[in-house]
Amino acid sequence: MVSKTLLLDERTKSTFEQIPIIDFSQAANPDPVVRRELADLIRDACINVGFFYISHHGISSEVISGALSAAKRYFELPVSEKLKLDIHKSDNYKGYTALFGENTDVNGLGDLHEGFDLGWEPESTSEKHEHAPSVDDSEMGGGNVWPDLAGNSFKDPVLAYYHAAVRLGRLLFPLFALALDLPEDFFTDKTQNSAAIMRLLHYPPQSPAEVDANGRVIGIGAHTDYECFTILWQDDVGGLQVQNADGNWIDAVPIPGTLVLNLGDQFARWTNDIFKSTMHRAINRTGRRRFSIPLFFGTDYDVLLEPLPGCVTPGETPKYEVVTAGAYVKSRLDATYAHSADDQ
Ligand SMILES: O=C(O)CCC(=O)C(=O)O
Ligand SMILES: [Fe+2]
Repeated sequence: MVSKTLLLDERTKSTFEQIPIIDFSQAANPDPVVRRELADLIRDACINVGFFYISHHGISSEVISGALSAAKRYFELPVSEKLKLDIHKSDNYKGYTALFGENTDVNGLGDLHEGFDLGWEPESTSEKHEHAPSVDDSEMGGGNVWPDLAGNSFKDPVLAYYHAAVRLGRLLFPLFALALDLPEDFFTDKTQNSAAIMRLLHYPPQSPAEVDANGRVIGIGAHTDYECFTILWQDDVGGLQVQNADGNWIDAVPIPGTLVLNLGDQFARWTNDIFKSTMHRAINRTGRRRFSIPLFFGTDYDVLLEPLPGCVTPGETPKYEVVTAGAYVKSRLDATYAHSADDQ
């Protein structure tokens, strides 16, 4: 076991030029030594980069392509149809976000993507899941909304991917705990109804006319994510960029068969920034439509985001005020959608 002070000693300025690839084929290996080795790789990536690719993630290509084609069919609907599920009509941020409906970078003028947001619900056909995250009892509670596309031809494949990604996410919390030199079950009681919000995203190709002189309209403006970590599937188009501490944008090029994992602000808060919640953005200048599917994992919304003991030097003032996970996520979502709230 690595000592707590080592974590503090490892605090780095993240001047990475590359995003590591971590093989997850052994993520559920019963041998603790094998899990420890994987956790060490994760720890390194979290301290130095805040992003890594996951290879051998275990989600089948059929499940991924099912969700992708459902997303494509949905985004082809007329805008008036999609706006029936306008996210602004929802009090828990579920449903459709139109082009420019979000403004993730406060200095931006609106993001050049459209999206569809959903949270936990059981698969329609489903076997019973031993763990059923739900946000129903939180201020962001309430169920999903679904478009009227032939039968469940949208909902079923989308939920199939959602559940596969949630299963992967649940394997990750114990590995992150190990990476932080905590007991593997450290997050278990904090993730009983954990937030798992998924988005289907469509980035139309960006024409020069859509970029104002200061680049204030891009696919998704520079931002950090709000939860503990995000699992992102991206297609082969490219456009995701990650900022290092020198301010350089590093391309997170699509690597077939991988998912991208990035940390969000909840982990930065738990660790007083030893784990990095790294700024990123997406710009689609390829001339092709780009699709991606992020899934944001957080703790239960009533959990206080307090710095972990090993992450603050005695006498050091923690960087962040202690808030609940739910209050933090809601404040960030309110800010993101505020600029379009009056348009509807
Ligand atoms: O589409 C992408 O590659 C990134 C999406 C993203 O950063 C987000 O939704 O928070
Ligand atoms: Fe993001």
